[in-house]
Amino acid sequence: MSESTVQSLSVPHQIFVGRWQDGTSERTLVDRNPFDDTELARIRQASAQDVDLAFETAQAAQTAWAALPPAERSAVLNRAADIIEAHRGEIVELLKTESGSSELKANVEIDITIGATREAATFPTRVHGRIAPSNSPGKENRVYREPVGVVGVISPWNFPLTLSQRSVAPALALGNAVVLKPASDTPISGGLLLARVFEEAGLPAGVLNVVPGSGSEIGDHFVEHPIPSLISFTGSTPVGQRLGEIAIGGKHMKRVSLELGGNAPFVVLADADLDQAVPAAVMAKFLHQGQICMAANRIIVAAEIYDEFVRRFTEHVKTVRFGSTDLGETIVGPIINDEQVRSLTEKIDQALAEGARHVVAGPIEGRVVAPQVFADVTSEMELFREEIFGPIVGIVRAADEAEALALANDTVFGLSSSVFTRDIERGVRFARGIKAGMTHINDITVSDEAHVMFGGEKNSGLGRFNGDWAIEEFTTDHWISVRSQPQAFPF
Ligand SMILES: NC(=O)C1=CN([C@@H]2O[C@H](COP(=O)(O)OP(=O)(O)OC[C@H]3O[C@@H](n4cnc5c(N)ncnc54)[C@H](OP(=O)(O)O)[C@@H]3O)[C@@H](O)[C@H]2O)C=CC1
Ligand SMILES: O=C(O)c1ccc(O)c(O)c1
Repeated sequence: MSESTVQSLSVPHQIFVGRWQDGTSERTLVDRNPFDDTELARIRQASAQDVDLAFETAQAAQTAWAALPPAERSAVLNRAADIIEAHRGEIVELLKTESGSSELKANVEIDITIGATREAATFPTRVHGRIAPSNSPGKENRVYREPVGVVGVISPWNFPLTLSQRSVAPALALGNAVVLKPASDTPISGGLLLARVFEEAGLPAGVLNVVPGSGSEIGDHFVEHPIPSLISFTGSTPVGQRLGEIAIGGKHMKRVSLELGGNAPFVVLADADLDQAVPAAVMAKFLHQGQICMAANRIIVAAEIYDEFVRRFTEHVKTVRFGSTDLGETIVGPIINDEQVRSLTEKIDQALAEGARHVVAGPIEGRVVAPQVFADVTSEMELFREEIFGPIVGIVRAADEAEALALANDTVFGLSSSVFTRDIERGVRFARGIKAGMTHINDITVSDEAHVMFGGEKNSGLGRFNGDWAIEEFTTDHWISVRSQPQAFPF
């Protein structure tokens, strides 16, 4: 059996259903480095039968796991965080080779992942029921907050470790069992690595199961399965909407938590400090080559400072290093796959056809798309309306603050956003006018703190992650009334 060496962790290239074993799909997943197609692993994928076994295994393990003292569940989560920290170097290398992450992004991802794991470790003792009085004499109302049972997690390839762990860790901490399907572009960093980390951390067998497999082959079966009570999905809006239809309209209704696409406005008001706004815009756009749902997708700048901003922004973008992430100074690494590269070259062609001014036109070599900047972008252009998910950005002129807000809200998405101004209260007023889940004043659109809510409005999804919001998401209430005295019934 082949395996990846994350030092002593040695991650087998197999599915993990109570134990390491080969999947039974006809398909073998060839896991490759997106920069140069170097083969990283060959993994027999999970079949629908493997998905059944995974959910049955999780269901069988969940009751005993939930019954453990909270301190024991916390200890497993904290040991998992310790193990991730202890293997930081190897995991950075894995994120670089499997997902095209830069050194910077890989370390940011590991920091966020460890933060989410340690936050989840506090959850077992933060779950509280309620006792409510009753209007019926001799009766007491108790509300117990319980694990939902078995949680299905489906995650994407851009922050594969974080976007699996921010569902898996809370679900486990709160007494649930989990079946995780990682993205096919990142089966190890998005799933098998976590199976190995939690195995090493002492999580009882069967509580976490990982089934790498094609969304097109096992996705529907996974979502419509009778055992999971909740599907926690992070990915594109079209897939999330279809998943929601199946989860709600299928034979076995279940909760869904959907973290979907974004079209984040990065707004620069006339009184903004450009020494801050310019570098922030560059990072919010080009970190992980823009493959972040929170990435700045449109830069909206007050007319008074538009030309100055364009000049300084393009000057700064030209210093951004792109290429192989083997080089520590690289910020823009390879795009994850050929399909995404095609989507990006089409967006560049469309922007040119629609009359946008191409002020930074970097080379495209293999899957490395150098930063591209367009000026004079209008709200009718595709670059304004669609999620880009790549190192391309349009800069839009706003006549005044009112137009800037209207432009910011002119989208079907509502995930993250930023506004730059020297007047904080003006920034708060503006932020409260933005129809989004998250707005950052004088900061980048890419932000995630494990104890603060995370989530979107409109077509960016349903539900919230992190902190108390995750406790709500991964548990459910059960009202149990207790009658201690006999009563007379009217008939
Ligand atoms: N809101 C957020 O936090 C995030 C949103 N995204 C969004 O996701 C997109 C990029 O990620 P990407 O992975 O390509 O998104 P996809 O939606 O294509 O895939 C996300 C996950 O869903 C799986 N999947 C695909 N089809 C189905 C199906 N029919 N049923 C069940 N699961 C399925 C994929 O499996 P497989 O890999 O096998 O196809 C993958 O594991 C971008 O549009 C971005 O906006 C990305 C990251 C975070
Ligand atoms: O959706 C994303 O791309 C994304 C990336 C990193 C995070 O920490 C996160 O919460 C979401």
